[in-house]
Amino acid sequence: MRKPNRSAGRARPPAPPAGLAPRRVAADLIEGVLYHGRPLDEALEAALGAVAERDRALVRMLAATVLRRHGTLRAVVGTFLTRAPKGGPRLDAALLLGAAQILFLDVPDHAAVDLSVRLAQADHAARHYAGLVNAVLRKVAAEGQAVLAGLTDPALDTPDWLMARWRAAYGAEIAATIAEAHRHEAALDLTVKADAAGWAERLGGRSLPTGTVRLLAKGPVPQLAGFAEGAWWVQDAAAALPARLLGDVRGLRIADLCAAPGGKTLQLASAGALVTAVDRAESRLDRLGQNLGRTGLDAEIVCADVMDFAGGPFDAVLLDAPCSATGTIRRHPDVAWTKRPQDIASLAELQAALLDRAVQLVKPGGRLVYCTCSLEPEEGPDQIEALLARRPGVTRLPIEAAAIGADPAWITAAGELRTLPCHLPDADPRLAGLDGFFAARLAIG
Ligand SMILES: C[S@@+](CC[C@H](N)C(=O)[O-])C[C@H]1O[C@@H](n2cnc3c(N)ncnc32)[C@H](O)[C@@H]1O
Repeated sequence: MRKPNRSAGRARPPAPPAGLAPRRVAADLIEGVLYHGRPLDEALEAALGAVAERDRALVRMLAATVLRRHGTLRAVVGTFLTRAPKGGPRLDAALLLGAAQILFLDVPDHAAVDLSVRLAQADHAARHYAGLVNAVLRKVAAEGQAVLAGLTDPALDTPDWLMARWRAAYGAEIAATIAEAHRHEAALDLTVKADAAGWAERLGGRSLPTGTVRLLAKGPVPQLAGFAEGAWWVQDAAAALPARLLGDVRGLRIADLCAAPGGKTLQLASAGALVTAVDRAESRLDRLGQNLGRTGLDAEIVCADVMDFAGGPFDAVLLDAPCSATGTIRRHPDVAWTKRPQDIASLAELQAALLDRAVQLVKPGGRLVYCTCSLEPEEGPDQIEALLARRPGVTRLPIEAAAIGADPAWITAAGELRTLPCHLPDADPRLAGLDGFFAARLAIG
């Protein structure tokens, strides 16, 4: 019998367990968000080369769960630490990731503990704490659920400065329900070209009063019926409302400003408008082009800064301005940890400039819809108040809930759209909620 071939008598190190590679990438993403303010999806995109196709959804789910329940996980782990260990970001990520898998994900406790110990062992600063990771996570496995049961305040998973802002804007009770809504991953929302009820049935989802089809995401989106033939595109139910505020757009020339990746362009083109989609990000416009190609819809694509864009004038303009995106935390839990208070002031300045430019691009007698996916008043109603004050020719055209299938509670006293993550409640939290969107409709004199 031949002996196994061992070069120079050295045994090969055992292969790492299968689940380690995705945990390593997830730990990198968590550190990127928490220590470097790097957006999760941007980092995930950059890391795709290091992640096997089959592991991509797992990596995102691991990182997103840690970020969604960051405060809670830190509190549970902290219960079993006598003092903060100095093992650096990798130790932190290994502990949070291990606790997230034990408490919130369908991973056997022993695997979660072992993989986090290995993550720590592979890092120069964290490896001295591998024994501590093992001990703490074993305690989380044994006693963590009991600790969790006592941590009922949803504000725990929201940075204090954001919680304070939402309490000031919406009151303590609504702020708490917003924070609670952020603890759940959002459903998959689709905007369909036609036949929402039919697609809801075919996809095993439900048709919302606004026309969106909502389902629980199972598996990769491109594998769902209707994707390849371009019958629908992914778009949060609230994100689908601003374009509909323009009413019947057949044959109208419309500029969609800050358009990429194109959810609203697709809606307007599908409704028969002649759309010019403007965005300054080339890579995002590539995605817009792909989305048009897949859905067989048409629009003119212009890669330009809106401030320099000289087209028009247009019958109508839709401005989906860049914003803090605090309305999208259910889908992008990293936003809560990457944004800073000062971002809101600088974004508000940019939004005001973009709004002024948008007004100039509308024909006299035309309409302008302004929207942001932010919960912050400075990026929503305050922008409109300031615009109306500085431009006497601009007036507000109040929104009627019934015209867009909205709940009247989503329309403010001023006639603006204000959706919140806690809107559209459901007994199953996985099917509840809306992105937090603000939209106003204006007439340009
Ligand atoms: C909220 S996203 C737009 C989402 C898009 N409307 C949709 O429905 O799919 C904001 C976009 O604004 C773009 N943007 C930011 N500042 C811009 C500017 N000054 N000129 C043009 N585009 C800009 C960004 O590249 C980004 O694609």
